[in-house]
Amino acid sequence: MSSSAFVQIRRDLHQIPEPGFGEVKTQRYLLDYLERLPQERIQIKTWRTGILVRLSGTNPKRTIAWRTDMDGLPMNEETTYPFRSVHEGFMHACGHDMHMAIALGLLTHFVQHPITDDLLFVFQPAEEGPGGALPMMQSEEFAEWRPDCIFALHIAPEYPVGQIATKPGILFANTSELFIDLYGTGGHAAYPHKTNDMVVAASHLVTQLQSIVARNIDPLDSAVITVGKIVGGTKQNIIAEKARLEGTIRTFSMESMQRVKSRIEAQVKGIEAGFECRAEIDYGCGYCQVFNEESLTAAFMDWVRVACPDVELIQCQEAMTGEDFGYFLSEIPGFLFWLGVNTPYGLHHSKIEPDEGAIAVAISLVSRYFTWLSTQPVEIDRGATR
Ligand SMILES: CC(=O)N[C@@H](CCC[C@H](N)C(=O)O)C(=O)O
Repeated sequence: MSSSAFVQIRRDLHQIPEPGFGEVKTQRYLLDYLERLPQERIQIKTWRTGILVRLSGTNPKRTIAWRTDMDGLPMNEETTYPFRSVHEGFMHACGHDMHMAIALGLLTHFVQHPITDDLLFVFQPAEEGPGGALPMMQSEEFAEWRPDCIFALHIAPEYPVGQIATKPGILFANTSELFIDLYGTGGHAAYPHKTNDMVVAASHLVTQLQSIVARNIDPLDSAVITVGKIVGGTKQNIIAEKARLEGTIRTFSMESMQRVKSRIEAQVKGIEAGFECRAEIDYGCGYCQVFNEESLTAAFMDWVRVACPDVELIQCQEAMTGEDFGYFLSEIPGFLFWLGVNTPYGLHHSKIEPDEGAIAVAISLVSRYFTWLSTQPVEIDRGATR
């Protein structure tokens, strides 16, 4: 199949973004495609809204896995595309449509050009939350086909098409969601002394939270606290009895994650005392860091430099993004790399339009890498993951 077929697949998937564990139409679309492929060497299993596809090799010594995520984000799309999302309030703004099209392109390539090793394609739901990687990895379905190594990519708006970036070791941060509910006493806008205004309390808290990164974390370490959503109040002349902050915490070390959480808890206690209100904190879902297995990543980087003159490899710095692919890497050697898609809008932006030329780049690069990897001796050190 030509790469334009996978561009069309990406566009089809772009139109039907769905929330984590709600990827019902996406799963159906993928299964329909998979069922149309020659079936001789394919086995397919579903797990919740995810899919596992095993392709048997010609003389397997190991199983090499490729993972894609599947879910969209709850946001309104503002691209110029004629194939915009038809699911109002949802958008593929993190490239998972591109990731899935690339995974199908790879799978199709290996159906047509078998290699010696077995391949496992992991279509994983709920990367944006609540996290599909950990429960999928712990499932019986995955255990039965557990791979020896696992790889993934993520689109990178800031790099041109033809460039990829990665590094051995830590690539993405530890994450924790953050939800804080504030409960006070509402009332008439003209009688503030008879109320505990949760809009004012929430505003103080959002501002105070910023001091944690500035004043409680070693400046040579890194941490992020982002409050991405505030909900509070019902009308402009009613003092709000409730407010809710929704955010996320990012750190490179688990010690810093604990430190940030304990400072948040102290500040929230202060808000309770200062505003005579009650607060509840919920940390939602948390992901472990993406730690690229060092020797496999270094060998991949050397291989790209020597064998792929068409691809420009950058050794990048770690980023504060999160990815539940980190759970796979905590047990199975592998790595993730950034794929350049050249767009001025960042991930999670309502106007992001990744350059679809990157789909062919990724299929070509990863298919050559897996073909080469399957010719290499099996010397994957399971103890080398963190
Ligand atoms: C690649 C990417 O953008 N991943 C998300 C993961 C979100 C995890 C969780 N829902 C959270 O917000 O903490 C990211 O925001 O980095």
